Amino acid sequence: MNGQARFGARLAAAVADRGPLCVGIDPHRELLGAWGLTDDVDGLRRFTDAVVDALAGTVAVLKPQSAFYERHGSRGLLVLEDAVGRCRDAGALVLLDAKRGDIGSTMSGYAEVLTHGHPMQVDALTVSPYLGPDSLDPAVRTARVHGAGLFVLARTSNPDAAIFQSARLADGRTVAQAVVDQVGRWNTPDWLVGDPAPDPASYADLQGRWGGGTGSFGVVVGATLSELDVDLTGLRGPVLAPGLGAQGGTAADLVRLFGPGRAVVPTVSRDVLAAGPDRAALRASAERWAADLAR
Ligand SMILES: O=C(O)c1cc(=O)[nH]c(=O)n1[C@@H]1O[C@H](COP(=O)(O)O)[C@@H](O)[C@H]1O
Repeated sequence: MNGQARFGARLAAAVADRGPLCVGIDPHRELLGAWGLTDDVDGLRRFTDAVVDALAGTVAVLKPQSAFYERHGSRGLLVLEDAVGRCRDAGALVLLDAKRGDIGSTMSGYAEVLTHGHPMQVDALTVSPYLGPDSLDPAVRTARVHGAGLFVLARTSNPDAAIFQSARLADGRTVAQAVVDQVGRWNTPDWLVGDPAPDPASYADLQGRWGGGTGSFGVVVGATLSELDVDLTGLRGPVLAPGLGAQGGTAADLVRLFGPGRAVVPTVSRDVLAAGPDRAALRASAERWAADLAR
C-alpha cells in the first residue's frame, strides 16, 4: 500500500476516537436560504466553512455531497476541494458522496480522487454498482493501492429503491444481496487475480475489531428500511446508514435493523445542518445525534 494505512483500519480508529457518526455536508439551496446565505459560490463557501470549522475536529467522517458543489460550476468544485483538505487536516475522514459508476475504463478515472497527490484526495467514495459488479474493479484496485475505501449502494434509503434492488437474479438472490456478497469478496485478500500479494497482517483484524467488520469496502443500507432484507454476515466491512432525521430514520431504527456488533456508520445531513449557521449550534446538534447513537 502507498503510505497510509488501509481505510478500514483508519475508519475503525476514527470511530474508536470520535464515535461512529458521519455528517453529510449537503449545501441545498433551501439550507443556504435558511442560513441567510445567497445561493451562489459565496454562500456555498460560507456554509461549507461553518460546517468544517464546527465539525472537522470532532466528527469521525464528513461526507460532502458532490452534487451541491457541482451545481455551482468549477468555482463550486474549488470550494469542495478546499474543504476536503481542511477536513482531513483536522483529522476527519472524508467520504465523497458522488455515487460514481461507469464502465471499467471510465471508472478508473473516477477512482483517481482516491489517489495520493490528487488535488482533492478523499478517503472514500460512494459508488453505484448498476453497470455490473465488475465495472467497479478499477476503483477497488485503486482503493487498495492507496489505502482508500468504497461504499457501494446496496439497499438505499429512498422509498422506491426496492423495485430494482430487491429484484431477484436467476440464482434467487436479490440484486442488493449480490452487491453485498461482491463487496464481501473484496474484503478478502485474494479476490482479484493479478493483484500484488496482500500483506496478511493488514487483513488479520478483519474479523476481530469493531464488531467483526473493518474491511475497507462497505455498503450503503438505508436506516429507513422496514426490515433488513439483506444478509450482511459475509460483508466483513462497514455499513453506511443514511436516511436518519429528515428521511424519518431514528437511532432506534439502527438498533432494530443492524443490532449491536455491526460496523455501522450512521450518516445525517439536513437534521444536523439545519442547526446552522452558528458553529456552536451545529456542533451541539451533531453531539445530540452522537449521544443518541451511543445510547
Ligand atoms: O450514499 C448516500 O449517502 C445516500 C444513500 C442513500 O441510500 N440515501 C441517501 O440519502 N444518501 C445520501 O445521504 C444524504 C442524506 O441527507 P439527509 O436526508 O439530509 O440526511 C444525501 O446526500 C443523500 O444523497
